[in-house]
Amino acid sequence: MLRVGVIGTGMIGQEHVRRLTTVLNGVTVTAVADVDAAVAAEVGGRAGATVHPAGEDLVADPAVDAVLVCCWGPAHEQYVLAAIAAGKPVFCEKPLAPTQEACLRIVEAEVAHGSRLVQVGYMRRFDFAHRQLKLVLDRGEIGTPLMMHCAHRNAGVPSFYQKEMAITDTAVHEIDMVRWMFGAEIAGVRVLVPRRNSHGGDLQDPLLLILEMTNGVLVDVETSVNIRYGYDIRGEIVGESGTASLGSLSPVAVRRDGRVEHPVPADWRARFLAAYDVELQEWVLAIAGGGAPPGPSAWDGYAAAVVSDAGVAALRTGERVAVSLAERPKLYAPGR
Ligand SMILES: NC(=O)C1=CN([C@@H]2O[C@H](COP(=O)(O)OP(=O)(O)OC[C@H]3O[C@@H](n4cnc5c(N)ncnc54)[C@H](O)[C@@H]3O)[C@@H](O)[C@H]2O)C=CC1
Ligand SMILES: O=C1[C@@H](O)[C@H](O)[C@@H](O)[C@H](O)[C@H]1O
Repeated sequence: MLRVGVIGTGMIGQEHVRRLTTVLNGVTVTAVADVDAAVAAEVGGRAGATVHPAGEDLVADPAVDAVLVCCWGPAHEQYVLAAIAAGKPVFCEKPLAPTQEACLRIVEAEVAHGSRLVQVGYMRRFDFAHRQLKLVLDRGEIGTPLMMHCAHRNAGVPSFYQKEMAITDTAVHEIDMVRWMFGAEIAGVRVLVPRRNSHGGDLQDPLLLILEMTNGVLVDVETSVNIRYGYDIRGEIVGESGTASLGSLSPVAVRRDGRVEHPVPADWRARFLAAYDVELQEWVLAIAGGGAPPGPSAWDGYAAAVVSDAGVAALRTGERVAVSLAERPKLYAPGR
């Protein structure tokens, strides 16, 4: 039984504690921590877990074999570094850290440790629809890929959400997804700014990102974070001899009064419910078996941060911004 400690018991922390304690096999939650002591006590109490006053105490707890970091982004680095220092596997929610410099410090710490401990929570890689889409692409069913059209739509966002977050917090999922989908890096980024959605107040929303991939594929990503009708993730790949797209994910279609209705999920919890289950079950199995984390690495977290930093610069300047990655350490060589 893998004994996991969860740092950060907000929205996704609670979701992950629920799935670790009631859905997944071979795992138990033995400890939680959050700067909000009341929420930590409530979540820890429900899970029968020890509540630590600080994340560092949780990492040091001998009853914690592996750590889940689910707090807000600026605090990810300190806990991921603490877990690496303790030699404990750590699953960190996206983004790995808010800046590429912080991500690189994590990469360097893991390289110094000498084996992989870190996985980043880019769950599209575990989503059935995204995996099927990649299968179609990899089998050559639509020929050589030329372009991909993506949309990432949220019904709404909290009041602290800034326009840069459409890149660093929202489109960062597509940034990771297309690196995985096409097995190529992103070479340059542009950001186009359309007419503003008045439902977002002063927030510049939507945005249109153009990602140029090193294999020549061009990707456009619409971020609309005040779309109101629900949570909608779209993707269509245009190949030389066909197209392939994420299908409708609604399990039930209602036909009545001359209309067909497909319910739209309210938010990411419903849309990616099964993907998070698969993501964490595969992680638990690998870690409990003494293996390497089976998902996106600290290097992937770093690469996504470099692209999202370039996106923020492109938004600020209106120019194309080139992406330049550090040299990839051997620890993250493909196939390792
Ligand atoms: N993979 C995915 O689809 C999603 C990932 N996320 C990511 O998960 C992380 C958390 O997001 P939410 O749960 O939505 O935020 P939230 O605001 O609901 O929860 C964050 C929690 O972190 C706690 N916290 C803040 N600083 C802390 C510190 N220094 N030590 C310990 N706890 C601290 C807060 O008190 C709060 O309870 C973010 O990095 C976010 O980007 C969030 C939603 C979906
Ligand atoms: O990661 C997530 C949030 O943090 C982010 O704010 C949302 O835009 C994404 O859809 C969600 O998956």
